[in-house]
Amino acid sequence: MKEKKAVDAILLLADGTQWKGKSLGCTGTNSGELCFNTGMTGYQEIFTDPSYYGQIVITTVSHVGNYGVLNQEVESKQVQIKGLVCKEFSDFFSRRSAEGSLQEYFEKAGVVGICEIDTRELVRHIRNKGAMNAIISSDILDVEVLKEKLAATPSMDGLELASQVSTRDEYIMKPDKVEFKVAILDLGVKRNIIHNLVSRGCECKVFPYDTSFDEMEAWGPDGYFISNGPGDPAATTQAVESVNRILDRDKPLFGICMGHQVLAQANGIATYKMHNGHRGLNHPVKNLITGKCEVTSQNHGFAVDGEAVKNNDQVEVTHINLNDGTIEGIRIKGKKAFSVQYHPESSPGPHDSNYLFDNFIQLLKNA
Ligand SMILES: NC(=O)CC[C@H](N)C(=O)O
Repeated sequence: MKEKKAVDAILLLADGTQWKGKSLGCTGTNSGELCFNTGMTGYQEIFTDPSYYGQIVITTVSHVGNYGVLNQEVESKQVQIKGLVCKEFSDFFSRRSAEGSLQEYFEKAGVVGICEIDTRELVRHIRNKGAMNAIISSDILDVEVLKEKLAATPSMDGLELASQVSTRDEYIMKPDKVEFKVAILDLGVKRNIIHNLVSRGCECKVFPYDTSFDEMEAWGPDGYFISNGPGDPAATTQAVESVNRILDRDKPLFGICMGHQVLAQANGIATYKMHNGHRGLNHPVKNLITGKCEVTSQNHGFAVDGEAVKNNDQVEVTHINLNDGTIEGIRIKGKKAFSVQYHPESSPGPHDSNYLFDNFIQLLKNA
């Protein structure tokens, strides 16, 4: 395998701090919101998750690239991140089934990365100061020029991004034996979510982010799924409108991540930008209905306002984060609608949260 020569690279944060390292992926300059993921594995799933669209990801796991890439381990058709920051980046991969190197994969996708960074120090920095924009460059080393480019990078606050990742055309995914029809509102849906529904007998029709309720309803679905997705949930106004109509008609509804935030908004609950978000594979969540803890996979930088939920008698909290009390799940009283802030399909461990998909199927059966 040919090895690309790493050159000097720089990471500049919006607070002015500079971090020096070596290039990886494309030689160039990219900017975006800087956030960290604490998962020990699953880098390709992270890089292709549309909810990370436009972001620069720091991995706390120190070795990245060492198991290469495999076409089936993707959450969408393309790489969604703008940049990667890590400690050790490897061109070489030692998994026999791998189809290529992460380096080549990033070169094709235009990802500009930086390695040999002290990611423990950098993550502590972000933890203390909060998420912020940053720029990585391996071709412009003049900090003044980078500062200007960084200043022109939009803030995640208020940013509408579903339109950038949603499907343009409707499409259908279905099992051999169809039991239910589910309309998916695609705000940046992950492949695994569709798979979870199809494997439970759902014919899924995936609709673009701005599809109206009437257009989806014309297909005659038994229920609705509101997907995950990038950007500020407060900017996804069309989705909130569609969810309102779904609630009016009391159709079964399940939302994940962005879908959770949209369901909250449709009930008058605001969302806010978190200090640095939850991104990793082992976030502890308490299920308030069963009293059990779940180990969950998360990726969100916004959350629903806990105080507003307390004062809203239509909305019942079903799941809370055990670390910081964030609302991680709700259901709507008297309706067939519920949502969670995390990604149940990939939760490992004894408290498998696939039951959430089963709960949705139950709602479809009873409707
Ligand atoms: N995974 C998601 O759907 C993320 C939702 C939203 N973009 C957030 O950052 O909170």
